[in-house]
Amino acid sequence: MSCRSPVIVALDFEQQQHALNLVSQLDPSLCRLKVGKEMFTHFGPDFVKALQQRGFEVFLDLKFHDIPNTVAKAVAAAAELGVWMVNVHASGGSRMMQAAKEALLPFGAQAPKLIAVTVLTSMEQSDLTELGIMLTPAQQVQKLAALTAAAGLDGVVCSAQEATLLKQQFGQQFQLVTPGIRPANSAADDQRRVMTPKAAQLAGVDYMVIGRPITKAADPLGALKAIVDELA
Ligand SMILES: O=c1ccn([C@@H]2O[C@H](COP(=O)(O)O)[C@@H](O)[C@H]2O)c(=O)[nH]1
Repeated sequence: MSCRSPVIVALDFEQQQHALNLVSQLDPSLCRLKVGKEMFTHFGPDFVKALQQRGFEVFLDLKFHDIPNTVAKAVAAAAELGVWMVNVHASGGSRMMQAAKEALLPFGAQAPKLIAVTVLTSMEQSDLTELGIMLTPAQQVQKLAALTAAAGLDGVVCSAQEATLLKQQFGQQFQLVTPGIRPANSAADDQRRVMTPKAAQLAGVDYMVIGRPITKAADPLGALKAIVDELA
């Protein structure tokens, strides 16, 4: 049975056992799990399989950004691994995103959702200016989301602050996956474009990626349940 919760818990641990200790406290009906660059580089596909064997759907957050052929092959490898969602960087361009989408066609209904990262939630105006991008974060997100939608991907990674705008522009079917979610009174850490879970839900977000507010909590299951209950 597919998970109905919008919460995706980000597993960012140096030690596999620490991650698995946390996962053993969680419930696949309450959340999905995200494996990113740190844990995949340390522990590889076997770690993803270990999570799947425990009943969790996995978002493989490797943010592929390379030439079209390489990204297409990497996305197909993720599909073979049976992940629920995989992502690329929208700034890799339309041809790269189209190649990624085409690589998933042979997987039919079993293909993972394919989404594209727009502007990292850790970035603010000054970070874009430094890169020579003279648009606001919301404008740059909109621009990259338009390329993503035209390439036929399922949606984007953005901040919840852009959700209302993107749903208006690209419709309800275009999926919004938002890190930078912080319950009230949580530390923002290195995130810059943040929003609370409830505000994100009201803005139309489909999936909320939440790491440290859950994984570093004294009671991770309690922290997850409090968020899920607030969203019910
Ligand atoms: O724009 C982005 C894209 C990905 N992330 C990832 O999400 C989690 C967030 O973790 P927190 O502990 O809740 O900050 C992390 O794995 C990032 O790599 C992101 O934050 N922003």
